Amino acid sequence: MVEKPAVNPAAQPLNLAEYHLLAKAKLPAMVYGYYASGADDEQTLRDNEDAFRRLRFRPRVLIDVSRVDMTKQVMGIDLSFPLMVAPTAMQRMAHPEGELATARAVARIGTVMGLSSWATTSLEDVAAHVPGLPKFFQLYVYKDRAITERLVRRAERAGFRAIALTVDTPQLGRREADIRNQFQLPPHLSLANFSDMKDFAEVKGGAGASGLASYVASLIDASLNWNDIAWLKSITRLPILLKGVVTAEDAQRALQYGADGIWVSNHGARQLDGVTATVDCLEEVVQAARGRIPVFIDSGVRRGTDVLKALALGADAVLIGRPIVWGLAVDGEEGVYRLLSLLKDEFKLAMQLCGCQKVSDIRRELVVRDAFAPYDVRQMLSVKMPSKL
Ligand SMILES: Cc1cc2nc3c(=O)[nH]c(=O)nc-3n(C[C@H](O)[C@H](O)[C@H](O)COP(=O)(O)O)c2cc1C
Ligand SMILES: CC(C)CC(=O)C(=O)O
Repeated sequence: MVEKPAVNPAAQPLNLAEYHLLAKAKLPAMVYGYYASGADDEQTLRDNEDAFRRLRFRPRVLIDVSRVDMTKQVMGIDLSFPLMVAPTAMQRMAHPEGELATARAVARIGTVMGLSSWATTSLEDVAAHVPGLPKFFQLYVYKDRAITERLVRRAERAGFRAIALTVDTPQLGRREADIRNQFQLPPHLSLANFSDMKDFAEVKGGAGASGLASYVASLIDASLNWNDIAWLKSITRLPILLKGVVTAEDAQRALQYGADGIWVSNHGARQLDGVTATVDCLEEVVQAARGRIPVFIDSGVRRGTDVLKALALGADAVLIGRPIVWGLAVDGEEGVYRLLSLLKDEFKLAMQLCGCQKVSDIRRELVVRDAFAPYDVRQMLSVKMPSKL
């Protein structure tokens, strides 16, 4: 493998990997460890990115790509390109303006921001400071359902466009960096959606444990199950997206229980280590969803070419998590904006080089899994091809 050249801190980063390196150099070890790490041996963390690399393009040529339309509509929302921002908790640890800086950058680029239940800026403040921003509210279901219901109603009142119910976190994955660092939320910060409830707003570490793991174990409802979708639908008119579905079986259930969208995610490899890379299970979910509801994907998207690959496999849009906190750490709003612009430019170039004039030109036959390419191609095109390619 070719080593990446050392980053010159005076120059603008050229790609997301360079943002990551610069952010690592700036952030305190406890904060970096929390943002960067995956669960256990981080097998899935590596696999999420590797799985994108294993896919190869079959570009088409001699197509006029002097003009390219990257826009995409999802759930009635216009995106300037098919990439949205996944919720990442506690963004003020990366930059003093935290979620507000992200929100401004996301509004400028023209896409959707996911806001975590565990944001360090309240959902009302994000809505008030960046009024035009389309946003999804990520929901963790608390054992205390009255508290959960209040959050959902507040999000609806504040103009959020969907509830993204996280379904892969009955307990927190075992993140060794957080245990080693006895992670706690720095005392000048709080989980701002709970500012009137001290026990819910603080994350305290210590005694050789991650404060996050104990917070989840004591307050988050591990009994959450399919019947709760009906409960959630009874308290809000907002569309419900299920964040963390990775199998066809659960995609079928999502349809059956009335979910409005499926978000293929392994939580950026922070929950179950050893779970399939998301781009490897995307197609089975897409097939099970049968075009009835949108399918989104996150975990491991780092290049414009990754966005193209995910769309070719049937995703309606992709999301990124960690890169946003790297952008924030490097340069606040500007960092996030520039990082999103890089991805947008990369995506445009990838479309041009693949002969796609518009997003609907991105079709299944654009990608192959390299090891099985001849077989895949025959199947996809349903034509007879010589057995030796
Ligand atoms: C630092 C960090 C905080 C996160 N916080 C949340 C959260 O509060 N709620 C949630 O559903 N997912 C959370 N996620 C998962 C992301 O929404 C997303 O699924 C994941 O980061 C995508 O993978 P990527 O980081 O490889 O892009 C978090 C991820 C990271 C890295
Ligand atoms: C549950 C919280 C620790 C936030 C979260 O989802 C994450 O860190 O991955």
